Amino acid sequence: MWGLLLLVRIKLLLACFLLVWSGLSWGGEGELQLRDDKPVVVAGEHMQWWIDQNGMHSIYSLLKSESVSWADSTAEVPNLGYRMEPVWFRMPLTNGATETMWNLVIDYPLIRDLDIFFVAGGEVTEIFQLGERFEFSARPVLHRNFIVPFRIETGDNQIIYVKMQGPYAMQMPAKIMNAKALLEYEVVSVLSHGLFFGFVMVMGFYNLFLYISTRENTYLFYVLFTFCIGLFQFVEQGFAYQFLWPKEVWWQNKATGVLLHACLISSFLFVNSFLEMRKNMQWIFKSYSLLTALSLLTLCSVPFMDEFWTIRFGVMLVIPATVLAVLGGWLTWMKGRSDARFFSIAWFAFLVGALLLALNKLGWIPRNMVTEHGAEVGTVIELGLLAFALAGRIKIERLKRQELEFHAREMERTALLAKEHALELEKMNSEQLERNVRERTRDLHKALSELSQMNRRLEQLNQVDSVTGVGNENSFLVNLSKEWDRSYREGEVLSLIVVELDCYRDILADYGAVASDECLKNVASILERLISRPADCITRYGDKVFGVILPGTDEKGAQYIADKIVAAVAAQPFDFGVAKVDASVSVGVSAVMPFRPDQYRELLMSAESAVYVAKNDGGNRVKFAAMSS
Ligand SMILES: Nc1nc2c(ncn2[C@@H]2O[C@H](COP(=O)(O)OP(=O)(O)OP(=O)(O)O)[C@@H](O)[C@H]2O)c(=O)[nH]1
Repeated sequence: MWGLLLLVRIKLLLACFLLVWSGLSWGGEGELQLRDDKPVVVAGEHMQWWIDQNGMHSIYSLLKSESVSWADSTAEVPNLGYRMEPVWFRMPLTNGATETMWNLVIDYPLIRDLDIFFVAGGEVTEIFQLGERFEFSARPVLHRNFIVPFRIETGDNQIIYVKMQGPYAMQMPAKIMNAKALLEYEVVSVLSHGLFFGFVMVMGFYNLFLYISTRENTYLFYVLFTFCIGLFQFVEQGFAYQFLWPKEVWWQNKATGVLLHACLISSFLFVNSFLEMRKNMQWIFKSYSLLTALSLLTLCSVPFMDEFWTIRFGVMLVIPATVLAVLGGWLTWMKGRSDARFFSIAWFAFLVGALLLALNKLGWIPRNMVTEHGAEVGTVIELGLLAFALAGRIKIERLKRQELEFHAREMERTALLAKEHALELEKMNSEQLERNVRERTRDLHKALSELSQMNRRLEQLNQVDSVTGVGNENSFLVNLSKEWDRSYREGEVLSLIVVELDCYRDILADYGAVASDECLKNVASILERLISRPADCITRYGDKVFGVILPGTDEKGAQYIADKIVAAVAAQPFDFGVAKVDASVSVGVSAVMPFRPDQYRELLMSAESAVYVAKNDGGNRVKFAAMSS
């Protein structure tokens, strides 16, 4: 398949070359005859040329010289390639027409030094000094090509001498035509050029907008390349000097070389970006980079180097660079990238056009329509096909991106599911944890409440006498201190009754601890029965001693109660089954209006001293001890 395609290409190439060489067989036809029926005469067929090796001759020395050996032109356009020496052309002409105003048209805008001499009867009759060494406005006709109108009477003879020098190829595409023919020729020429530059502009701007919307660098490089090559052709065809910089003589002489190298550098950027050469084809990348570096170097030396060399280097570099682009495209295509097909064909078309132009300018093949405008046709085909290739590439990129996006979405979905799963697990764990914490907290609260209940019970136990159930010694002292301070603050009277069981030792000795305890319980219950105010406090604070705190009760009241206690105990013998014992108590009473805080012990000592007296007096009685304040 590929072999067949290659064969087709080779055949196409051969066909092109046959077409190119078909214009070779122009023989010298001697003197040029102007005729009414032939408004356009191609002058090349009637020309002779001579190279002034030393550059010493002027038109006058040339006319006198016998030694100059003129060579007949063998082509429609005499083509001597690149040379630095001046080249002279001459053509004898006879006017056999009635028309006397004719135009010498040199269809080649790039001539730096162009001197035209009209000679009649061995005398110079008219001189025109033209070329890019002068501003555009210096031309006799303001046209991109060199046009010189001249008068020749019917039947007259003249010889036109043309001296040409400069950095460009030495070619003389001269024609002689009358005004009508010139107008017709111009219409066709401008239309074809307009179509070409219109196409280049459309491709350039269209792809520039595509770049702005896609931000794809390859588009940018394509646009750069398109504008470089468009501008290069604009200069080549003489439009740039006419419309863009008609006064810039220096720049006009440099522009061809500069733009040639700019085309090469921008083509490198575009080809590298499109084929990703650096990644895929190292050796092509390196070779292309070398050519580009040489081009850059030449470009940098433009201000110091003669245009002749800048252009020659450019022509020599463009051909291998284009071959590399074709090769790179073809290899990429072979590797399976379908968009590289248009790319390699496009560059091949350009290569053919550029080769024809380069060989034409080097003087290796004749200059004719095909070799002169092949590059423009190649450029049109190339730019069109490259736009196709770019579209294909963008399509492939878009498909790749869509595929990647799909994968990314899939991965995102999987990640989302995994995250949801993890969140569920986390939720389950936290719920379990919360449950555990709640359970533990409940257990803790339960334990704490049990603990506080136990503490309360312990406290109670600590305050209660285990035998009688009334308050114990702790509770007695705490309450006495508390009531003392409260009575002191409120200015109330406080009474204390101390009750001692008289026969406690005897009962313990005779009947044992159980009996003595029962006896104490009996006294306690009598006390509880007789003393009933809420603020009263009954305690057992010694083995056989009870203390009764009576807040807000005066001496009389306390005495009254004490008497009732003594009487009640005496009136109720203690019966514990096997025996009946008459029990009695000694009671000491003391009452006071507390005069300073923290002195409750004095009240206690006072009451106890009264008990002591009551006991010494035989017991079963009440004694009062007044407390000194
Ligand atoms: N602190 C206290 N004092 C009492 C109690 N019973 C009698 N008294 C004192 O003894 C005084 C004479 O008592 P009662 O004859 O029974 O007269 P009372 O005013 O009815 O006494 P209460 O029954 O306590 O209201 C009272 O004014 C009190 O000072 C008692 O239970 N506690």
